[in-house]
Amino acid sequence: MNVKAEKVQLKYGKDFALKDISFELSGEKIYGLLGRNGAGKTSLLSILASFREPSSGTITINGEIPFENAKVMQQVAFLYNKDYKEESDNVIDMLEDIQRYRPNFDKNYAEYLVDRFKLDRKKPIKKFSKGMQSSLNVIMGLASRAPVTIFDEVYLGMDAPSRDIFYRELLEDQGKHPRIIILSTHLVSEMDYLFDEVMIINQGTILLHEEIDTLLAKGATITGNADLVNDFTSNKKQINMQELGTAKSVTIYGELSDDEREAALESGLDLAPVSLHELFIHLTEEEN
Ligand SMILES: Nc1ncnc2c1ncn2[C@@H]1O[C@H](COP(=O)(O)OP(=O)(O)OP(=O)(O)O)[C@@H](O)[C@H]1O
Repeated sequence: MNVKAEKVQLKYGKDFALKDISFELSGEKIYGLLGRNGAGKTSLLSILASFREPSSGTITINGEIPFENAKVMQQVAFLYNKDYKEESDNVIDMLEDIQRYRPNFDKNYAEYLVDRFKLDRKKPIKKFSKGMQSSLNVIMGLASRAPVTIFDEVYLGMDAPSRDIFYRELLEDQGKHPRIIILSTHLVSEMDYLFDEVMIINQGTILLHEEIDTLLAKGATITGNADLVNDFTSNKKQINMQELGTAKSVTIYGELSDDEREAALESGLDLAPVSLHELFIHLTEEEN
């Protein structure tokens, strides 16, 4: 499977929600889509899911434009915070319905997940709590086994144990049935271990798209004597700084060679890794 965006723009009236988005997702991996409020995540995902057409540029899935293309859309599952307040069907009716248009849907797996999340099979979905409705979205997304599965902040309202079940089942099922999974989230520190690749979107543009290991290797926090830290970081991209009396701590983003690391340690500086959460905060902060 392959998902490709080329120079995608999306306008709401005169305002650009997406300015110039290009990327390629190839390979059955879990992709984390991170961005601050209003960055454009839902706008981008709703184009991928054919809910909208871009104002300009193209999105293709396996080389085909998904918009109003039934064959492609069968391959894409988009789960988001749907409003179920009118939904009088129960879980079982709902799952039977989905089976009709999801060719890879696994009914037994869906039933297993209903038990795992302890959902009432008879209650109308409109009477479910917000977290239960989110669990239902997770069940539909996982059991559909669509080659492109998109979860747009689908965990909203789910308590910590339920989110943990989601993450465990996601990893286990992805291991058995690999597909392209896109997770948009604000819960960066809680979900970072799930991602193979990360895309950060900021103000309608892609700030970065990297494999998680490459991305994390680019961040480092250098702490020590302020003058030494200044010397070491002066030619680097600095994304955060803290003064600690005569000491200083600077977070940088960029390649550090082995020689540079060695030199830093030899001069008494301390080098610490940076979490995805910190990188996300400082990189999007700086851009603003
Ligand atoms: N239906 C709409 N009409 C007009 N503007 C919209 C509409 N939907 C979104 N926008 C604007 O487009 C921009 C991107 O919004 P979008 O919902 O894609 O962001 P997001 O990254 O999903 O945000 P959040 O994390 O808060 O859900 C924002 O400036 C938002 O105000």
